[in-house]
Amino acid sequence: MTPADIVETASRCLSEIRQRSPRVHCLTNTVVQKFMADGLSALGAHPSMTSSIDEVASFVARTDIMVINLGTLDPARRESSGVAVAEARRLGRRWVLDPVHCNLSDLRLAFARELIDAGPAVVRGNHAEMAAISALPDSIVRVETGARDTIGFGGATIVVSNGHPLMAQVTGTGCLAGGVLAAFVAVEPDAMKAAAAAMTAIGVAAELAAPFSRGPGTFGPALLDALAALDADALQTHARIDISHAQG
Ligand SMILES: Nc1ncnc2c1ncn2[C@@H]1O[C@H](COP(=O)(O)OP(=O)(O)OP(=O)(O)O)[C@@H](O)[C@H]1O
Ligand SMILES: Cc1ncsc1CCO
Ligand SMILES: [Mg+2]
Repeated sequence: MTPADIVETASRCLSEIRQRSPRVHCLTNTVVQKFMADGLSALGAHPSMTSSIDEVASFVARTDIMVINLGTLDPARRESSGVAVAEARRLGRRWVLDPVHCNLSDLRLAFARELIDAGPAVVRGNHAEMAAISALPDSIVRVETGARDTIGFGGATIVVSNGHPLMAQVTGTGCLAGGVLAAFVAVEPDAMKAAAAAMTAIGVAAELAAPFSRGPGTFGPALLDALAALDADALQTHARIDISHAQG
């Protein structure tokens, strides 16, 4: 695997998402539902957001991929997440976990660990969240975001240096990154390549968006515009990717 492979994967995933419009079910927090849904739509995917326990299994059965985001976890969402994961497992569907704020609550960290035991394809979090999670089973791709995004799986590490500091000033860019990641996993069987490609895509989109914004308030909408306009040329020109393999 080379950086050029990741750029090629990102371009291919982008056109497949636009052609196939994969359904991405987001069992997510109440803070970023709109931003996440808008970002997925801008990308070309088809989001759905219900967390109702009576319906979540039906939604999972009719979507291509699911992301579970623990941002505003409450007893109802916890129960719905369990039902959703059980259905995803029954159907052999892949899903992504975003363990938001698991570093701030023992209860949430314990629940995140329960979900990890149920086998998400990818876990994405910021530095503090991934530090609380610590090691993951070998079968799960680990994505730690920040000024640089680090994607780890099976002794290989991919570092994506794209992105813009304004991303840290808009709530929910990480949650949206988790959603974008899920859309890429929906169209690319290799979850590590999909994850690296997705982080490159949102990072390059952010770099293209920044010159069109005056600060955090205008950066959010500019990021949506840039996700919709993103193309293979921009990925090729701006991607900054490094790959390393563990020795031995
Ligand atoms: N200083 C930075 N420079 C460049 N990109 C950044 C920077 N900080 C964050 N990002 C990018 O912003 C996105 C969100 O990452 P971050 O780690 O801030 O998520 P988060 O803390 O989970 O965010 P949130 O909880 O608000 O959704 C990622 O795509 C990451 O690459
Ligand atoms: C700020 C915040 N609080 C719960 S969820 C959320 C959105 C980003 O993580
Ligand atoms: Mg987050």
